Amino acid sequence: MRREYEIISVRGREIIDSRGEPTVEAEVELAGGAVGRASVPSGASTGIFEAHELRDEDALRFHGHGVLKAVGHVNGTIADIVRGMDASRQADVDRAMLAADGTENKTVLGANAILAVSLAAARAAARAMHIPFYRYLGGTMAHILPVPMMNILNGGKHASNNIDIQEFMIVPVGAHSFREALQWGSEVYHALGVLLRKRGLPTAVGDEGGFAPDLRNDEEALQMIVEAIEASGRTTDEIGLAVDAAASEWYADGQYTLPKRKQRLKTDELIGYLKELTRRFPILSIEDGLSDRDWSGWKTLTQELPIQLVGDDLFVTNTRRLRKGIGERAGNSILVKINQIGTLTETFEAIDMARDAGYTAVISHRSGETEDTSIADIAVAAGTGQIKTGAPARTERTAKYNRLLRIEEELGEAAVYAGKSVMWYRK
Ligand SMILES: C=C(OP(=O)(O)O)C(=O)O
Ligand SMILES: [Mg+2]
Repeated sequence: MRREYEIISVRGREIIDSRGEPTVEAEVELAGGAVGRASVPSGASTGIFEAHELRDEDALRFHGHGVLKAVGHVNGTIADIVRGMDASRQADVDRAMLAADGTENKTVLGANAILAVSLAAARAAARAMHIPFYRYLGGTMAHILPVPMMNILNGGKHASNNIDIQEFMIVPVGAHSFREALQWGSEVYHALGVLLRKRGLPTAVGDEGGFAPDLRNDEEALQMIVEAIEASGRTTDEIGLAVDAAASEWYADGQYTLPKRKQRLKTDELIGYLKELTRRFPILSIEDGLSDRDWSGWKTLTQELPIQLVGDDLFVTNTRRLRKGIGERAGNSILVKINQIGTLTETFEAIDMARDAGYTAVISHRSGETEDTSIADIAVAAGTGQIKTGAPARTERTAKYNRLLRIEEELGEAAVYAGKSVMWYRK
C-alpha cells in the first residue's frame, strides 16, 4: 500500500437532510493528508427490500428518529475496521464493513453508517490522487453526461396534494448537451409555474421540488406538463415524459388501492391504466408501475408495454433481486440508489449486471437529500446515461445538476450528452 492512501481516521456526525430529518455524515482522513466527506440520503417511499437504514428506536428527535446509533458505529466498529486499510482499494474497504456487519440487509451497522464511510473513503482516495471523483470512479474514458429526468410535479408520499402518482418528470432527450437539457428543464418548470398561477392553483412544492397542486386527476398533471413543454417553445419529441407511480405504496392483499382518489384496481386494470396513459401522453419511461411483490404483473407489463420500465422498489439496487428480474423478464431498467444497497462496490455491481443483461440504469437521488453530489459523479463514471435528481430547483437537487454542469465543462470536447445514445423504447 502507498502510505498516502492509508486510512488514519474516520469520523461520523449527525447532520440534517432536506426534510429537516437527521442523517449520517462521515469524514475519512488518509495518512497523506487527503480528507473525503460524504453524507447519506433517505427515502420516504422506501421499498421493503431495501438495506436497513439504522434509526434510533428510543429517541424521537426532530420529527423522525435520530441516527446517533449509526453515527456511533461509524466512530466505533467501522472506524476500527477500516483504519489502516488502503482507501483506494474500495472493494476491500466495503467487504470489510460487510463482513463486520454480517447480515444480508446490513441491520447491525446500518446501511446509512456503511454507505457514509464507503463514499467518504472513495472521495478521500480521489483527493489523494488529485483527480475528479467521476474520473476516480470511472476511469479516464468516463465522458457520458446523463439525461436528467426532472421531477416537476410531485404527488404520492412526497406531497400532501390529491395526486396518486408520485413523480411526473420531464426528459429532454432532444437537447444537445447537458447544459441545454437543464436549461430546457428549467424553462418548462417555470412555464408550469405560470400555468398554475394562471389557473389560480398553488405553486407550493413537494419534497423533490416539483409543484404539488390539487388537480382534477393524475391525467390533468400530464396534460399540464405537455402544455408547459409547448409553452416553453419545445416539442414533446424534444422533451418526453416519465413517471414514477411508486405503486408498491398502493399494494395490499393482491390489489392496488390508489389512496388519494380511493380507487381499487386489479393488476390487469392498473396495467390497462398505464397503457392508456402511455397512449395518450408522450411517456418514455415508467418506474414502479406495479408493486415490488407483484412479479407476475411485472412480467405482463413488460410484455405489453414497449417503453422503459424501471424497477426501483422492485430491485432495490440489489443484484439478487435484479438477477431474479432479469431471469423473469420483469422490467428492462433498474433505478440505482446508493443507500438502498449501502456500498459503492455493490452499487457498481448492480449497474454492471444491468448492463450485461441489456437493462438500462438510472442513477437516482432520494426524496430526503443532502448537499452531497456523489450521484452526479457516479452517473458520469458509470456512463449510465440517465439520472433523476428532482426538480431544477431546491438546492439539494440543483447541487447535483450544477455538479454535472461543471463536469461537462471540465470534459470539454470529450463530453457526450446521452440524449440520443440512451436506449429509449420508442413507441
Ligand atoms: C426517489 C424516490 O423516492 P424515495 O426516496 O422517497 O424512495 C423514488 O421512489 O424513486
Ligand atoms: Mg421510485
